[in-house]
Order: sequence, then structure tokens, then C-alpha cells
Amino acid sequence: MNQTELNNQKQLPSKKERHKLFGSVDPGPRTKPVDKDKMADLQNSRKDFLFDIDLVGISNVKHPIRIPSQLTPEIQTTIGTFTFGSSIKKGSKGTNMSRFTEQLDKYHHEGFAIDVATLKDFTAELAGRLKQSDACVEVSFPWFFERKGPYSDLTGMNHADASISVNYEEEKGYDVSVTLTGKITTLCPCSKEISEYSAHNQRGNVTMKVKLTDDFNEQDIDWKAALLEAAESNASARIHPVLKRPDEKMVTEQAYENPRFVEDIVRLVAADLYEYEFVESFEVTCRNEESIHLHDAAAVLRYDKKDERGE
Ligand SMILES: Nc1nc2c(ncn2[C@@H]2O[C@H](COP(=O)(O)OP(=O)(O)OP(=O)(O)O)[C@@H](O)[C@H]2O)c(=O)[nH]1
Repeated sequence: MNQTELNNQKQLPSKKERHKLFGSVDPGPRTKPVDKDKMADLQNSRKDFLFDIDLVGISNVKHPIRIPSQLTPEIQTTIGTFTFGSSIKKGSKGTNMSRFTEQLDKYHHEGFAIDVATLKDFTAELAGRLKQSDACVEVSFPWFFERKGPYSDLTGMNHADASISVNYEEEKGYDVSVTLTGKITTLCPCSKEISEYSAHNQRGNVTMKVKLTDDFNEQDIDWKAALLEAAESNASARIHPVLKRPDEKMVTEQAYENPRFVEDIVRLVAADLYEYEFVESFEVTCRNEESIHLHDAAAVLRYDKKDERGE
């Protein structure tokens, strides 16, 4: 740097002076206690606050998580988005929100793995920590799985959106639901039937929300892989990250040989979920991003196995 450049350099005020320049002021007199024991505790005020609250807690909590998977990669770290909550009675003003993230941090330091058994323990412990008789936890995350080209066997990574929701009530126990949205190819049966050649096809989004049976054991079944298989094995074709020409020819012909409406998809997926012993009830949605329209085609099917048992 030469002398002229040095002379032209700005002489900035100190950081403290700069903050004052932009409006910061000295702290005013402090009159309220800083010791936790002496602070007002509004949340724990007891009075008749008119109504019970069904759910209060925190949502949209982002946190690193570990996911076990029976498909490759078997251990994955990703970002989970959590919701935590519980009910409160009308005699209580508020919940203690810091306790949710306090417990999340405790589990994180113990190597928090996002599986059904661990989330059940988490939810019951949370109810105890909140001094409530119920608590709930929901976590959503992207789940990755390796996929091979059908001819070349070349690998790449696909993903599906997954979530686990656990409700715990001291009297009733646990209620666990899992959800997976997998993507598929569908080829329109109507278009195939009426056209001299070709048929339009689209990307379908299959969402399966499943209530698990009480005896579900994740050591035996990876629910994520099972739900993905229910969606993909009933599609016109699966979706692949890497396709060489021989692969592309295979998936194109396979789709033509297996045309599906959204109605066909929800019914076929429902049949597989019906056969899965770990499924108590389910809702299947198929939403096709139509390639010949700007709108989507959609179908929803709900089924509860308890109804056929007359429960
Ligand atoms: N109940 C309630 N708390 C809020 C709300 N908005 C912010 N807070 C939280 O209040 C929390 C602090 O309250 P508590 O968790 O009860 O803290 P504490 O009393 O020191 O904690 P404990 O010793 O566990 O009882 C902060 O984490 C804020 O996030 C709100 O709308 N309702």
C-alpha cells in the first residue's frame, strides 16, 4: 500500500461508538430480579383460565437427526423438523416451553436415533417433564435410499418424505402414525386405449398415512421401506436417478405394459397396506402432476381394519 492509499484509508470510530452512532443507548436502571428463583413465573400461575387447551407446544423446530434404515445407506444423518406439545388444563396459565428443547438436547447428546421405540420413550418422558398426563411429538425428514438402474445396475440416490407422529396418554398408552410420500411414474390407461400410438404419463405422488399396530417392532420391519415398496411396486414404473439407454427403454416399456389411473394406484396400494400385518388403518392419496394439464389428478382412500372386526 503506498502513501496516497494510506492517507485515503477511513479512520473508523470504535465498534461501541459506531453502535451509538446508529442509535444504541446505555442500559437503563435494572429493577427486576435476575435470579431464576426470584423471577415471576407466569406460566405456572394457577387460576381459572376458562378453557382447557388441547395442544400447546413448539413447532417448526429444526434439528440434526440420525435415521436407521434397512435400505442403503443404513445410517443417515439429516435435518428433522419437530413439533412438540401436550394438553393443559384450565387451571394452568401456560406450558413450560423451554422443557421441549431441553429434552431434545438431552436425547441429542445420547445419540438420538429417530425410530418408533425411541420416540415412544421420548414422548412419555416429555409428559413427565411437563407434569402433564399426555404429550405428543411429530418429526418430518427426508429419507434417502439407493436405487439401481434396472439394466445397468448403476446406482444413485432417491429420497422420500417421511414422518413419525407419537401421541402418549397416561391412561390409554401410545398412538403411533407414520407417513411416507414416494414418487412414481404413471401412464394413463385412457390415453393408451384411445391413441394409435403413445400414451401420456406423469409423476405421481403417493402419500400413505398409516396407524401402526401396538405390537409393531421396527427391528423386524422398516416401515419406510415397506411403504415405499407398496407405492412403487404398484406404479406404472419406478423413478430412477441414473438411467442409461437400455434402462430407459426398460422403464418406458414397463410403464406402457402397466397403465394406471390415480384410482388404480390408491386401490392397489390399499391392497398391499391391507396385507401388511403392522398396519392398523391407513389413508392413501395419489396426486398425479398431469403432463397434459396444468392441474393435478387426485384420489384418496381410507380404511380401518378395526371396522371389519366390528371394534
Ligand atoms: N407458555 C408460553 N411460553 C412462551 C411463549 N412464548 C415464549 N415462551 C417461552 O417461555 C420460555 C421460558 O419459560 P419456561 O420454559 O417456563 O422457563 P422456566 O420456568 O425457567 O423453566 P422450568 O424451570 O423448567 O419451569 C422460553 O423458552 C420462551 O420460549 C408462549 O406463548 N407461551
